[in-house]
Amino acid sequence: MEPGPPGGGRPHEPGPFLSGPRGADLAAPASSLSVVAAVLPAGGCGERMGVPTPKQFCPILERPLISYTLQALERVCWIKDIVVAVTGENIEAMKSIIQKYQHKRISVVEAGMTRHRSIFNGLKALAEEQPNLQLSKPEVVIIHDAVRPFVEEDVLLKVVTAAKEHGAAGAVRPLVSTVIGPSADGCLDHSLERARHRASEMPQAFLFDVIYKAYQQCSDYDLEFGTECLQLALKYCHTKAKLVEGSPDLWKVTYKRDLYAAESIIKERISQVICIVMDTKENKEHVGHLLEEVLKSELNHVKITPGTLCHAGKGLQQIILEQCYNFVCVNVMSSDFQETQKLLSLLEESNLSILYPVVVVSVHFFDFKLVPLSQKMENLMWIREFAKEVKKRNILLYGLLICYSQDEQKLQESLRQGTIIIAALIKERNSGLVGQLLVA
Ligand SMILES: Nc1ccn([C@@H]2O[C@H](COP(=O)(O)OP(=O)(O)OP(=O)(O)O)[C@@H](O)[C@H]2O)c(=O)n1
Ligand SMILES: O=P(O)(O)OC[C@@H](O)[C@@H](O)[C@@H](O)CO
Repeated sequence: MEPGPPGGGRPHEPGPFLSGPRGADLAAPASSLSVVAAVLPAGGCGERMGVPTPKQFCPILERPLISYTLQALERVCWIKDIVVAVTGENIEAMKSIIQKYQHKRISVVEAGMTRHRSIFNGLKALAEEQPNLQLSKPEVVIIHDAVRPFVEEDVLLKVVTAAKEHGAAGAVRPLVSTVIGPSADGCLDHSLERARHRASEMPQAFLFDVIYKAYQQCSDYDLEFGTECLQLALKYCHTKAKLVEGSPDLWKVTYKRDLYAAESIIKERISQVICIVMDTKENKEHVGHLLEEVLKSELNHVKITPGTLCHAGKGLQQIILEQCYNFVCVNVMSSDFQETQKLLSLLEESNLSILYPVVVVSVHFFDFKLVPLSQKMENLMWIREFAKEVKKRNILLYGLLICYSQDEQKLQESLRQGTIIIAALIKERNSGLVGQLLVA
């Protein structure tokens, strides 16, 4: 078993699970002073995904799927330790992911030949004294598939709270298809009444002693062919799990279509806030403010927040801390890219783009009656080299030229077109377009 990343330092011990910063709105019951750990089985080969890379390591926005699941669990401050079970050949890759994405509280164990065996290996790591790894036996253990990235604190708290009372608990969802039982000759033997049955999902939670005892007493057949931890608790510890209604997002990435769906969900979630950066406070009439108004009216489902680069970007640093991944930088200075360059420096100094690609749209207004388009384009060609450079830091830099016109209607049309282009760049995050100059 490997500790978390060297120098990764352990965050302050989250200690017993109380309502943490994120859990503030999920006040845990006063009696729920428990040490909670999580085991993530991640030792599969992803055969149904149909690609050489095991699906837990398949990239979403150039980041492995498992990193999103780790991030989801790390956000829950009352989970003290997270144990990931990966195959021996993937332990180094797993450690690199932990290091690169700065995951904390993660320990890695070797997976088994089946999911149950991988889970059992994770439980053993928690049960045995590992003084050098600071792993301690928890009162409650969460079991969650590493390929279910969309797990929120509320359902984790529900299953843990229910496990403390019942000994075991698991998230369930309504069945989408009816379950049928085939006869030996391949015909319908019976069907289950769909409304009276549920699909068993993850996360699940158990009193540690219950599930550990179940695995210790488990038959080889169950370890080899079983798929349901709740059933082990029932069969070997006579513990009836409490079933907790889960959200639709608890689904497991199994087929390639699930990766596409996961990427779309992630893109949608990180596109909800756009920061428009311009240093035109003293000039309310500046066309940049008109662009801000059009962005607000055309993208009314998105929060448009103003940012300014003056005062060393103090306001921007706060916005960066609040996890905004989309910046529209209106360049008003005479030298074409002064603001964009300042913004990119700020972003490069932050760790914002470690987890998600950050979009920067460098906006330039120009009046082709005053400046020939060819000359303007020539002035802006530096963006290609700059974009190549910042792409290494997971920053996607695009250029947008908006035609300025004294004619109010023409200007509004250009601004609307510019808004459509900005929305598309943010939504798609297409790395193939970085460094390009688009014209509205
Ligand atoms: N020997 C195994 C097999 C599976 N798993 C993990 O159990 C979770 C759910 O299993 P599943 O979706 O079946 O994953 P795979 O077995 O990889 O998929 P497939 O059945 O398509 O090969 C996954 O995170 C998978 O990595 C595991 O830890 N050890
Ligand atoms: O059977 P799979 O390995 O695809 O999935 C494992 C579990 O996620 C699955 O069995 C759930 O129903 C929860 O037990």
